[in-house]
Amino acid sequence: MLVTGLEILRKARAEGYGVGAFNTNNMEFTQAILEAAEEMKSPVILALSEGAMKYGGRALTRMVVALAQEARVPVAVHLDHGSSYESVLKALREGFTSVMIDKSHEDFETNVRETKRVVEAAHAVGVTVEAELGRLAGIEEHVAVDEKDALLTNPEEARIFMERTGADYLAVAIGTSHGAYKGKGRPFIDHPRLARIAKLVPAPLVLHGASAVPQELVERFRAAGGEIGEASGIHPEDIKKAISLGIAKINTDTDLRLAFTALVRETLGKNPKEFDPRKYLGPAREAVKEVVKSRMELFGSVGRA
Ligand SMILES: O=C(COP(=O)(O)O)N(O)CCCOP(=O)(O)O
Ligand SMILES: [Zn+2]
Repeated sequence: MLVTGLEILRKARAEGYGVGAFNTNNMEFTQAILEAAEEMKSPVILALSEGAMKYGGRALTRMVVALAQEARVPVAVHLDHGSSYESVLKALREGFTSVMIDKSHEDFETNVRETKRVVEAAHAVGVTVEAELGRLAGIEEHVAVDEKDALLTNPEEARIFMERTGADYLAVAIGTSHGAYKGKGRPFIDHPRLARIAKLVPAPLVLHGASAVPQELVERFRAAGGEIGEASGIHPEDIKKAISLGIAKINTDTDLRLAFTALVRETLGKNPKEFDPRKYLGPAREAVKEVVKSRMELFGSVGRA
């Protein structure tokens, strides 16, 4: 059933588990994520970035909202990294139940003003809002303290920001970054900083750039002909610790992309004569579903629907 992001995340933060926000750009990813959620009896957030909206258009948004309405578990349809008020309005018009306005690259006052404007519009139509404070960027442990501070979320600023904007959940910067290269080896995650933020911000907290980039998946992608450098992601134990400290929404996109693409390459490589898309998109869909199920187990959202 289609619910707001806050309906899912408020319970998750209160009960100490995480809920996956999985990005989708097409039918196969959408089916894989929803089938996994129903099989695991887990709430789930279907996330569409502006790039996904551009790529899939109404064919994607209408399908996602309709399937979310019919789902047997709570599903929120979420705009990921909305860059403007207009972009948020577009998602609201499409029936999204959660929107992110990402003005984390602006100065504090601009971020407050723009976020507040979006909160007013979204709340007026019963939709909940994710905001972001702090810059998502992997940090090496040796990074100078003041430079780290400039990048990562400041706990006291976060408290003031949430009070002034009325946003419903907050994306924090504690050392993760988007994509497959999150830092050399095991990326440094600033859990003490997260604990300080969580003490001052009772709202659900969001972790972007949370993919694990598991080595077995990287190897499978390479073995199927994919080219990828020294990729690394967020260690499962660091995710579990972040959830215990207040993270309720965990964004995963890269792991799904790697799984899907590895299987497409693998299937086509094994069957050079194949040109029926169902024959290589089908196995790729199954691979995405397995990744989503394993992420739900890690987050603790299984059986919480
Ligand atoms: O936090 C994440 C994903 O993190 P991950 O890379 O660790 O999976 N996201 O918000 C996904 C961002 C996807 O944007 P686009 O469609 O423009 O490429
Ligand atoms: Zn993100």
